[in-house]
This record gives sequence, structure tokens and C-alpha cells, in this order.
Amino acid sequence: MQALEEKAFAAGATPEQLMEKVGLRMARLILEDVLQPGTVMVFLGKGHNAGDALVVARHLQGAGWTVRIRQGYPAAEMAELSQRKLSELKEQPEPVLRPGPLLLLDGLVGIGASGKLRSPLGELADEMNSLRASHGAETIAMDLPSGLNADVGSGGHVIADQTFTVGVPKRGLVADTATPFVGRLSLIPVEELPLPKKTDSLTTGQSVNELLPPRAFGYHKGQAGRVSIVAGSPGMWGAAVLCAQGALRGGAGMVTLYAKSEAAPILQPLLDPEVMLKTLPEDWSTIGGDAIVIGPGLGTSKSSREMLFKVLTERKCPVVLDADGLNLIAAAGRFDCLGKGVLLTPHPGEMARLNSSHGTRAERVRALAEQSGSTVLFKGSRTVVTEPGAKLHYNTTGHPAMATGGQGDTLSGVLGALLAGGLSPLEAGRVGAWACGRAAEIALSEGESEQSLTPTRISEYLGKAFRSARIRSRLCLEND
Ligand SMILES: NC(=O)C1=CN([C@@H]2O[C@H](COP(=O)(O)OP(=O)(O)OC[C@H]3O[C@@H](n4cnc5c(N)ncnc54)[C@H](O)[C@@H]3O)[C@@H](O)[C@H]2O)[C@@H](O)CC1
Repeated sequence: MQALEEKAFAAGATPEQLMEKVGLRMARLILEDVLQPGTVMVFLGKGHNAGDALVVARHLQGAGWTVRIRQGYPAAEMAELSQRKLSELKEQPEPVLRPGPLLLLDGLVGIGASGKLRSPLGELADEMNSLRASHGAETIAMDLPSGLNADVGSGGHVIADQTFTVGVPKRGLVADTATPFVGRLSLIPVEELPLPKKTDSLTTGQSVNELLPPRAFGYHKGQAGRVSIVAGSPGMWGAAVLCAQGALRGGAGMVTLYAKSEAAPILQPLLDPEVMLKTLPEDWSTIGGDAIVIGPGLGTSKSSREMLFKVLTERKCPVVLDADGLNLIAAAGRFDCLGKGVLLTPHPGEMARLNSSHGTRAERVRALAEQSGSTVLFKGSRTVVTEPGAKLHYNTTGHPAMATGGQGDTLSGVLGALLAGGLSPLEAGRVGAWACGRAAEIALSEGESEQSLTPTRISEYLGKAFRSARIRSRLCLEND
């Protein structure tokens, strides 16, 4: 990263220009999500990381926020540029905490850090963590959460709810050990710091926007695609309903749910009127569509097992395989039915049944992709998608509020819709994970809580999530 910065400076960009650019972009993303002005506390070390935080604070101050400064060192000991950014904040009378949101900006250390946080920054980090725990404050880290090793992700100290990483994703941010310290991730693009092509990538609003170009005016439902869903069983019909909701709001042209005829009186009143309900044929391989989703709440009966293997072996369109679909494959070891065109969506429990519970998440997702020849979306607080020969794509959105049964059913429907609309399994996995996570974030900023958020609400917020990919992409690229 330092080497890239040096290149950018050699090409004429000044550190101040870069700092102003990233600070403005970070502030815009905050203002997109936090709808009401509140108090922002800025925690400062000595280096340019502090300067980033100060530029963000200045923009928030301009938008009506109250700014409070917590400095580790006197101004005279700070980097000259950061001193200047401190002086550019408007003088304020010593403010009291006012009602409204409380944001903590972590500008203690960035990529210039080495080792564990030393005094007085260690104490400031503790203060941030305790305000987060006791005052409902949200912590936003500039570039990386202070204390965390940017290369390997060890040694976290500041617990961030969100990290704005500058220019290039640092490897350590997506390490398993880093996830609890990093929170949601936003990549702040800096044109002067081009992304390295070979490294693993982050799926951001900008990348989702590129994968979902606006539809042509003459677009019709045939192009949006038909999603067929085989899901649900006695006691688990809700999974089928959630999956159909996700498919409908993920952009499908037509959604058909296939279920046993005796389930119709239960299902029909629960389904959106746009969803077609058909009797599950004896031979599942006769089910048509542009994408098939199999598995949510399906059960693991012998007849389902035989039909699943048949559909997969004779598939004529992409298939999303979730939940019991994965369990059936795992129990029988029938990896020979998988391969290209199949998108597997295991959570950690299903992953352990399919492959192994040993190794890092990165190692496990790669191993399953190689073993199955399929695309794998490994769910978790840092969902990761890959396929044989591809790099790892880490999702950046989501929230612990998504820890509820049924989220995966919604996601599988969304994935079916994206595949039916023509995305590849890898693209669909990236977009689907991003959109569901973003829907959760928006729902929370509009009043849902960690306790209340349901998968149905995720579907309801998908509209805003897809829109947000376009908005965030624009916010991250315009300079004024
Ligand atoms: N260089 C630039 O022009 C740009 C830098 N940017 C920001 O600047 C950051 C890098 O800035 P710097 O290189 O000034 O470094 P940092 O701001 O990361 O901090 C370096 C300072 O922290 C102290 N320090 C290091 N490890 C410590 C520890 N364990 N405990 C306590 N103190 C410690 C060092 O003595 C040094 O004074 C990036 O992460 C990014 O946030 C962005 O503004 C973009 C442009």
C-alpha cells in the first residue's frame, strides 16, 4: 500500500488531495446511512490516519453534526498535514452529548502502525470500545481498525462496526480473526491507487452496480427469467415462502413454486399473488425454468434424494443448491452430480458436513469449490464466493441482526432470480450476498433492530438495497 501511495505521489497527487478525496467519500457514505445529525467523536493519533478522520468530521460538521475531539497527543506532535486538518474544523463551544446518533471515528493509527497499540492510544481504543458498549455508539474505522495487523489480521483492539478501507483492500481485513474487529467493509476507491488485479476482491456497491447495468427500455419478463423453486416440507413451508419472496424481489420475471398438492391450502394464502404454485411432478427433471432453486426446508426423504440427484445430473439450467439439498449431497457423497452451473450456498454447519470444519474459511471455500467443480457461496458474517480457478470475492455488507433462521431461504431465492436474469453463478453469488446484507443495513438505519429484523423484512428492503448500489457507486466516485 505504501508503495502504491508513493507511485501516486510520484504521478503528481499530493497527500492532501488524497486525504480530502477519501474523507469526502467516507463522509458521504456515512450521511447516506445515518439520516439524522448527531455527535461525532474523533479519536486521533499522530499520523495521516488522524487526518482522514478530521476531514470526515469537517464534512459531518458542515452537515450539522456536533464534533468532539479526543487527541492522543498535543497538536504540535501530530503530522503537519493532520495538524492542518485539525485547524480546519470550526471552533465549537465544549459540546455536551446531544440526542441522536453517536459516531466514533477511529483515526488512531492506519497502515503506519506497528505492533500492539501503545499508550496513550491503547487507552483511547479502550474508551471507544466502552462507549460503543455502554452508549450505543457506532464505531467507524478509517482504513483499518486500530491495533489490527493489516497483513495478517491479528491483534485487533478497536472494535469497529464499519471500516472504510482506502484505495486497496488490505489482506488482514478479511482474515477470520479480523472479522469481529472490522465489521462492515466499504472500499473507498482512489483513482490514483489502482486495484491490484490478482489479489482477492471485495464485492462493493460499485462492483454490484457494474454487474447490474440498467435494463434496456424494451426489457421483458422473458429476459428477466423464470425461477423454479423446489422447497418446503411439512413444518417447513415457510422456507418455501421466504425463498419465493426473495426470488420475486431479486428481479425474476416469473416465479413458480413446486410443492406437493396437499400443501397448497397452506401455501397459497402465504404466497405473494405473483408467485405461481404448481404441484411437484413425480419426475423433477421435467421442471423447466431459467434457474432452479432446490433445498430450502426440503427435508431429506429418500424420494427427494433420488430426484435431487436426477435433476442435478440432467440439469439444463443453473441450479442453486441450499440447505437440505446440500445435506443430501453431503450424506451420499454425490459430488459427481455437481459441477459447473451449480451454486452451492452452505453455512458453516453445512460446510462441515460437505467438506471439513478444519482450516480457515478461505481454505474451506476453495477446497469445496475444487472438490465439487461448482461455485460456492460460503455464508457467514464475511460471506465469501468463489469457483474453481477464480479468486475469492469477499462480501462487504451485512449485520449481526441477520442471525435469524430463514435468511438463507431468502438469499437462495434472490440468487435464483439473478441467475435466471443471466448472471453467472459467481456474479449472482456476489450480487445476491451484497444485496441481502445491504437490505439489512438499510432496514436497521430505518428503524429495525438487531432483535427485530426478519428475512421477510430483508426481502422488503431489497428494492432500496439494489438502488443503493447505484447511489453508493456514485457517492464513491464524484469529487464534489
Ligand atoms: N499517505 C497519504 O497521503 C494518505 C494516507 N492516508 C491515511 O493515512 C494513513 C497512513 O498514515 P501514516 O503513514 O501517517 O501512519 P498512521 O496514521 O497509521 O500512524 C503512524 C503514527 O502512529 C505511530 N504508531 C505506529 N504504531 C503505533 C502503535 N502500535 N501504538 C501507538 N502509536 C503507533 C507512529 O509512531 C506514527 O507516529 C493511512 O492508513 C490512511 O488512513 C489517506 O489519507 C490517503 C492518503
